Amino acid sequence: MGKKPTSVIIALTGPKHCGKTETGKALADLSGGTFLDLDTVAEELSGISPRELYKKGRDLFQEAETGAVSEVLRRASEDPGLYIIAAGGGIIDNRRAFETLKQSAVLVYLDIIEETAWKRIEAASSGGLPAFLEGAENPKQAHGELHRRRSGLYKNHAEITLSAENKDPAGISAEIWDIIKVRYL
Ligand SMILES: Nc1ncnc2c1ncn2[C@@H]1O[C@H](COP(=O)(O)OP(=O)(O)O)[C@@H](O)[C@H]1O
Ligand SMILES: O=C(O)C1=C[C@@H](OP(=O)(O)O)[C@@H](O)[C@H](O)C1
Ligand SMILES: [Mg+2]
Repeated sequence: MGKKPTSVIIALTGPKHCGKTETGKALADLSGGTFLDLDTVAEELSGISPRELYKKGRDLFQEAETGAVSEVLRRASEDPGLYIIAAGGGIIDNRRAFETLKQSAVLVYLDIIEETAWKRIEAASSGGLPAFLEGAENPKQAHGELHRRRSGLYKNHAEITLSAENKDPAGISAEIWDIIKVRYL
């Protein structure tokens, strides 16, 4: 009897706006893998957008995020193949979700400097600041502290670290794919 095939799960991690979602889509196009964004899956499961969920309370958001990780792993187990997962920038602060993801996925950390992330947040700020910065006395400073702390943790946990600075998502995904092909497939 042959061994049951198992999925290869690649999870893109890093702080908000390092490009996890865009790079994940590009990597799925390049590799033929299935793309799943944890924020999208959390919204599918809860019926509420991550932003609205976060506004109702961080605990509620994290519960939905943990549910999304379980759901993604369930799908990957039922239908073996290559999966590209984009995590949310705050998953490192959701211990249960992060540990569960780490047990099953190859963690890739996309590294950008805080100034780049902040510029992207400002560029998108017509819809308001991200929920986790709303109410901060100095949002730029609060963002910088969060970005630096989370970046250090993501880097420590990742199997692959890549600079995502001054590169487009297609270029970053090509670099990731070159490593994945050799090491994990
Ligand atoms: N490599 C990149 N270069 C320039 N802009 C990018 C890049 N990746 C993402 N962006 C832009 O940054 C913003 C956040 O991207 P997104 O992929 O949603 O990041 P994340 O999922 O990490 O929060 C979007 O406006 C997106 O178009
Ligand atoms: O940094 C964070 O705390 C969050 C980042 C968001 O995802 P992206 O990093 O994909 O924007 C989303 O999960 C939620 O708003 C919380
Ligand atoms: Mg995203």
